[in-house]
Amino acid sequence: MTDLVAPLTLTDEQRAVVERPWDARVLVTAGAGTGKTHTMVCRLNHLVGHPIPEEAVGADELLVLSFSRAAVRELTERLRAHGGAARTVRPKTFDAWALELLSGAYPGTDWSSRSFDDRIREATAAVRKGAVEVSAAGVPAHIVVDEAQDLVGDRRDMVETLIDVHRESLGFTIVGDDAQFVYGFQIEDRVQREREAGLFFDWVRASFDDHEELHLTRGFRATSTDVREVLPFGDELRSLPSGAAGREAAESIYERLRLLLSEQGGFPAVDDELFLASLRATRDRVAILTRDNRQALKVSEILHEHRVEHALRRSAHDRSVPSWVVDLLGATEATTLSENRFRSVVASVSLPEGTEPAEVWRVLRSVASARGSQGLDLGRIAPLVRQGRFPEDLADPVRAHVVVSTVHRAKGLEFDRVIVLTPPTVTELRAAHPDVDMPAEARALYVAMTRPREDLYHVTAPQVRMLRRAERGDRVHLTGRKAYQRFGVELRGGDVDHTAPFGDALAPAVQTYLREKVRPGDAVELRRINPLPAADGQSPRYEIVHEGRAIGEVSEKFRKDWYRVMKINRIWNPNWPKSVVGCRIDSVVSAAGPSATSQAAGLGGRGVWLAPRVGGLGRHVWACAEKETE
Ligand SMILES: Nc1ncnc2c1ncn2[C@@H]1O[C@H](COP(=O)(O)OP(=O)(O)OP(=O)(O)O)[C@@H](O)[C@H]1O
Repeated sequence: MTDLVAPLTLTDEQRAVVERPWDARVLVTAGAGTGKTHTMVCRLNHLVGHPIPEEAVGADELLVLSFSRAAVRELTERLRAHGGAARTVRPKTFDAWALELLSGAYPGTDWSSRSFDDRIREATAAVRKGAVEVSAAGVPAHIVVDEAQDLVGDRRDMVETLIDVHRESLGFTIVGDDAQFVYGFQIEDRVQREREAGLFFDWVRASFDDHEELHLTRGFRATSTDVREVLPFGDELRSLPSGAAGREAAESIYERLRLLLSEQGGFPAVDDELFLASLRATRDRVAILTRDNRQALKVSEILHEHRVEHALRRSAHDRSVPSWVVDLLGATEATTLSENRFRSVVASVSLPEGTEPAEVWRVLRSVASARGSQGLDLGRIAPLVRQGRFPEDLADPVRAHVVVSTVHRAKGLEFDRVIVLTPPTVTELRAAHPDVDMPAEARALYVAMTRPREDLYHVTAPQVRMLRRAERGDRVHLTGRKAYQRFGVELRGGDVDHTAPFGDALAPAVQTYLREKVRPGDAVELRRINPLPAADGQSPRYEIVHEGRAIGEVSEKFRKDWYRVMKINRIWNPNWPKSVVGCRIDSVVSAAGPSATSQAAGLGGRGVWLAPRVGGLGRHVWACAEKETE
């Protein structure tokens, strides 16, 4: 991220946004790479650090919301890097904010078991009933909404309600780019989806006569002329007409973007030696961007086979808590820590590069302060982990040079070089999906091609015909020529049982092994413990085995999802493989439960322990005698 070292200079257009007073209602539309994130960092610094005290807003009076964890992370890192007055502002995803609000308003309810959409709807109802006024954070003075183009459906309703209920006292800065509206698929109904594009902006325009519209037009990201040629397509995408004319125009944009991409440097295949060698040697940040999760899984598998170190970006909802949380809680017996004591305790914990002790203190204090003192209440941390409320800005940063990601998961991010999987032609798209959403395809390609700072390449997409998505749930699995064949299954966050430490009496030894021996990218296998299904509608139980040693067990969620993949029809009796190979360690993370659970496992009473996270595309292995038969 060059931005981390570049001085924060502003264009006149950017300055106009930055210097609006805190009670202004500002709508900023801007193309990709025109400095929306950059401008937001400066705006927040300006609001918090305003030299006239009456014009300044406290960092805790700002509410900064964005759609994806990736965008929140990017914004957080830039705020911290520039060390301005707003470095303590903590941007949140819409989902994290909703959960925080609900947990404060209804502390007795277990919100972690409810779906994301459910929680958003409940949070909207809570906002209407005045939950924000009585929340610990209180009513914000100014709200910043990033990636506003993707604010649709229930999330749009929630933010509109929040702004509407507090309209008398609130300023806002809403930033977005209609050309990058790529999360429309959240709305299943096609007609409704088309209608949703731009609806939030229209609501703001109609609801606030005093709103101001500002634009950023100068592109900063792309340094090469070729990449700069992509930007004008944003204007075309922003002005797409609705209906058939819009679909036709999108088709033309898509084909021209394809052509432009094909004129950039290209590689014949992901397993091409030259391609692999350049990835292994790179010191820059490189992204391989895929259209969907199946391609991302396949590319990652090929890179692993050829020993190219890389990170596979997780889904927006896939959260995890870094392993150092277990070490921190295990490093002291104290329940409350003063800042000085915290500093000496944290010195014995190895924090990942880029995670500063002072930052950890500040963020943890903001969610787990000791009542009536300036200290940190360590007893409040395990419940936060358990309820999925551990602050996402303390998640481990992605440090790999090479990142494999779907376009959606890379939105809002930038890389030195970007390699896009060669997109299919319109004819090929139509052959594969007769009702293809052409505006969505064109916007996704535009987002992909506007991610690089320096170079843009293409590589032939690997074959994923045999990778299908389960009809119920969206679990990717490997099929064969015959519809009933099942050769493999996708593993992802939430597939390892985190409800108790693994290993019964051996749990302490497993913890040491996880800490010392298990690393991201290591191969693991799922090994069947017992041939009988664990319960109705579930697969049998499987252990996770790392270099011959069991380090965990699959979760109930995985067993249920896998059963749905394997249960081809009502009368079909699934045959369960002896093992599943080819999965990889994603990371070792902190898990939490009641303190009695960790106590019973001999791990102390903190209620936290280490657990692996597993990902990738697993392949079924049958013992000869039980080969899958009809
Ligand atoms: N005024 C400026 N001077 C120098 N560099 C700038 C300026 N504004 C933005 N940049 C740089 O341009 C790049 C793109 O900016 P930024 O990521 O903020 O754009 P964005 O509009 O948020 O992009 P996207 O729409 O793709 O998410 C960054 O590297 C940023 O540092």
